[in-house]
Amino acid sequence: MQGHPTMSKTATESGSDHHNWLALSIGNSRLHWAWFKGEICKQVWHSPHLDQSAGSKLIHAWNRGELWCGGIEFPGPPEFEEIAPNPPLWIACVVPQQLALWQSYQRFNLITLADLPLLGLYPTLGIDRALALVGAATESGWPVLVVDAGTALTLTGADPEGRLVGGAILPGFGLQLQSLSENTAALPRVTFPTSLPPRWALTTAEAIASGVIYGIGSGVRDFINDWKERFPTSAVVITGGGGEILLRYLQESASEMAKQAIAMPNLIFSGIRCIKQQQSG
Ligand SMILES: Nc1ncnc2c1ncn2[C@@H]1O[C@H](COP(=O)(O)OP(=O)(O)OP(=O)(O)O)[C@@H](O)[C@H]1O
Ligand SMILES: CC(C)(CO)[C@@H](O)C(=O)NCCC(=O)O
Ligand SMILES: [K+]
Repeated sequence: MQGHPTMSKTATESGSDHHNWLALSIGNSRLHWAWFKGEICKQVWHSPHLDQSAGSKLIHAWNRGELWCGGIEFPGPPEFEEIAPNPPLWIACVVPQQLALWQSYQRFNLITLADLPLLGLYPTLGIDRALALVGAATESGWPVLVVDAGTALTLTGADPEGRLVGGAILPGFGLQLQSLSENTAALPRVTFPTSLPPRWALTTAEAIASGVIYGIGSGVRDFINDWKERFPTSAVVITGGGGEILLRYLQESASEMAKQAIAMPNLIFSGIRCIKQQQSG
């Protein structure tokens, strides 16, 4: 899949605050960034986790308000010169070891479950899942089900009152492919297919792709069916790097369900923007 498209443009130019700020979602595989001007998301990009030394150099530079990059090889967005130095940084993190680094930035705001307008949360729920719910509800209202096909694939649903109903966590596409190649002698590392493989495959690579895609796909379909029985009016929102292939599976095998599903590639940033607005008054 190509880079993630920029987020759906639901924000308006009406906000008086056109200042730069950054949203950072610290995921298990990598960092997900969004650059905002006021309510407008200008750009979304992804970068590897920073190691301790590169990270602290970068934060020092930012704290001095000097250089955006501080001489670090930082895979920022193409137009990063336009971002004012020292931007406020709003962080959602599911990797505790990565947090200390970013907490040393002066203009750092950590988003926690307590900040979210959701009921019935359990204490260890991932903030990325909770923010995705907030983002999805901002766009589609309650009730809502979010399917996030990231490193882990998660399903997270909330009822008409914005109360968490619950969800499920399973290994995502990449993790399933990786675990097969790493734990067997004969199975190769297959690159992620861009189109659906034949279900009844006659090569090893396609057999692996088939197992993973149809396996994950049919599981997700079953969860969505169950959800729709409980909450017939609910929106179903699909996000994450594996969202595109998942949607392709649904289009082929459950076209009615696919028509009702909404793809929102950068859902978490809608959630972060919503919380920032709420906290900035
Ligand atoms: N070009 C691609 N780059 C990265 N991941 C891809 C790509 N195409 C498909 N994927 C799939 O998308 C998933 C990654 O999704 P996403 O970008 O949402 O999360 P991530 O960055 O890997 O994880 P996290 O957010 O947990 O750090 C992987 O399982 C991978 O198989
Ligand atoms: C499931 C992941 C890894 C998905 O990124 C993250 O949301 C997380 O670490 N969650 C904590 C466990 C939970 O959500 O119940
Ligand atoms: K762990």
